[in-house]
Amino acid sequence: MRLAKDGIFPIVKDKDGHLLPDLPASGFQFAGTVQGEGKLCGIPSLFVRLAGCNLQCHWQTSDGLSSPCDSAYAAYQLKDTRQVSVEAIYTTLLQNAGPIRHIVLTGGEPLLQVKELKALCQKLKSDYRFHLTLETNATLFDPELARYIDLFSLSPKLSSSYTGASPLSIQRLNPECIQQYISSARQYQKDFQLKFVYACDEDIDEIQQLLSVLQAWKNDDILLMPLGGTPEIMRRNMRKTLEYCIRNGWRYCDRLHISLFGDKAGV
Ligand SMILES: Nc1nc2[nH]cc(C(=O)O)c2c(=O)[nH]1
Ligand code: SF4
Ligand SMILES: [Mg+2]
Repeated sequence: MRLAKDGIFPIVKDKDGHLLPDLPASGFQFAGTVQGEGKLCGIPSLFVRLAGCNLQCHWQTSDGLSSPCDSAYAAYQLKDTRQVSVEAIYTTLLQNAGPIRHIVLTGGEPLLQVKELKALCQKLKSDYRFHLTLETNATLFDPELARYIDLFSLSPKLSSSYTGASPLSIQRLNPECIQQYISSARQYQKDFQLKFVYACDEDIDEIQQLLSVLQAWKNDDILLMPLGGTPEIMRRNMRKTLEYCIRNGWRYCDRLHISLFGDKAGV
């Protein structure tokens, strides 16, 4: 599996249980961080970050600033990625989990490596009762993978997320695919969240438009998160995000890891 430079994080041991030479980016002497976003915010977790993405997000903020994907090094400005076997990822997670039950599969877009991802999830769900969260942009769906996942964290990308000159061939916002996730969650008693990034007022109309064609969601499943790969950009967008949450009945979504650790990779 092709992993981003932060790969499996934060960890202190390798797959054989040997201590790593460097402390994790969290600065702690132990493995784990907390989920920084969404319904499980604050829950101790380990992350696996897959490399590569089928979208190339680059936002334009309401005050005219431009803001790239917060994990561009994992998505499209690929830097220091590495190939790690499913077996090695699995054993590394076991060596570092301790009391941690929550594993978050993120990227990039994890579904680009769906075959290996299914193999990893199958291992994690069979031997050891991990709770799995999948962070995805919801342009791709795989019914077999979906069976292994406990929380679908869907972050559909709105028009403001792409400022490139020519549109990519991929359908950036795919309501049919999003509905497949929601319907699968409903059918198999899984949870899901629709996590939107707020960058400008036009985003709100687009979210409402999308929600009007989706079925089987509740307001509690709709999260709005301020744009902000850095604490400064995030602070600028927080108040408007909060305002739109309260006025629409949606859930405010923090980026707790950015407040706790700053905009570092691997936390
Ligand atoms: N602590 C922590 N929480 C997160 N929630 C979503 C993350 C992501 O980058 O996908 C993330 C991350 O990178 N770190
Ligand atoms: S979909 Fe997510 S990971 Fe991919 S470029 Fe956009 S923000 Fe980055
Ligand atoms: Mg992120």
